[in-house]
Amino acid sequence: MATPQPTPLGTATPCCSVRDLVKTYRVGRGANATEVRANAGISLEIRRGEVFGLLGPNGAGKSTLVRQLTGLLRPDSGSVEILGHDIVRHPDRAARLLAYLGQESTALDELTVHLAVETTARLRGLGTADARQATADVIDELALGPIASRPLAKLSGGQRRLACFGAALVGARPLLVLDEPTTGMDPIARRAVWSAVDRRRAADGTTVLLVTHNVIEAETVLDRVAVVDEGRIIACDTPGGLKAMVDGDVRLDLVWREEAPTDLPVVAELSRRAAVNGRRWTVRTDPDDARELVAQVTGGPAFAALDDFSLSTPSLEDVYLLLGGRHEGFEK
Ligand SMILES: Nc1ncnc2c1ncn2[C@@H]1O[C@H](COP(=O)(O)OP(=O)(O)OP(=O)(O)O)[C@@H](O)[C@H]1O
Repeated sequence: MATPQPTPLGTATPCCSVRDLVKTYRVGRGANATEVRANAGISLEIRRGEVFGLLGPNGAGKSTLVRQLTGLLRPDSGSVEILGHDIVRHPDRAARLLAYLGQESTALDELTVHLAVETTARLRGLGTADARQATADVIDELALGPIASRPLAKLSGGQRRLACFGAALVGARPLLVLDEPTTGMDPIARRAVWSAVDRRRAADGTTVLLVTHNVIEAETVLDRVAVVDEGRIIACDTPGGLKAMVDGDVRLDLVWREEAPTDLPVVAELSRRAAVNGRRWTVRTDPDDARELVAQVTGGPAFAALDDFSLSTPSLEDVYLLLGGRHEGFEK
């Protein structure tokens, strides 16, 4: 199965181009049916060879977007072009242009890690000997050897995710679409994932589309990031470019032991300014004001109710909050 020949493209042609994508789910039946507009007109371009991220809270519409890019879900309207191919009209071509690691990968569950990777290689058109070699290489590269003969269903969440990532890598595709690939992984496995991505980028110019909740990961691995909220892209730039929007500010995080003592005037005043996420309160402000707030909170009776506090430079999460996004659903 050969990769389809894309139409001739200039080097400036994007790897992936999305225009005005709209997707509405219908939930329920009859008079009780409701509609959820998961993508409300999304346009973006992913350049060749870049690591492009989609960052946003739960339910923002990221997975819906990538499932349309991968040809698994048909948009209501709009276009998706990958390396010159119209994926809305020809969804069957997506499998030969991209490798997709979805959030749930149950299809391979009954197979051992070794067989899952080798079967994927065969399905992607590699001959027996090549598939065997590609499998051995990926198992070695991701240090999957000790679990290679175990069924995926019997592995821990992180081990399983790494094995599925390994399967996504075989039979190299020009675009890798990874939906939260490192969820549940320990730091060693995470590093193995990013090293493997880097190697493919350097060797083959592989383009990567990454869905993530993890702002630290987003800041370290992405070339550009689109911030998604309620089915729309509310900003798109390099992580540095986005963070420049909140330059000069610092963030103060306060974590209360239990309920915040809002009967204290200083805490009551803070509650009006803070983004509240459970016991964690976040205030973004200028450095002088932040110092003053720290002095007030730590110098009075509120201190006894504090579990932890920190002052830091802003992250992509602060950009997101500045842009009006909701607070829940980010990992740090
Ligand atoms: N199959 C479906 N049927 C109905 N509604 C759906 C379906 N899949 C997703 N949705 C809804 O569409 C919206 C976008 O969901 P989506 O899974 O794309 O978000 P997401 O940004 O990937 O979220 P998460 O970070 O939690 O994975 C949500 O409101 C969700 O409840």
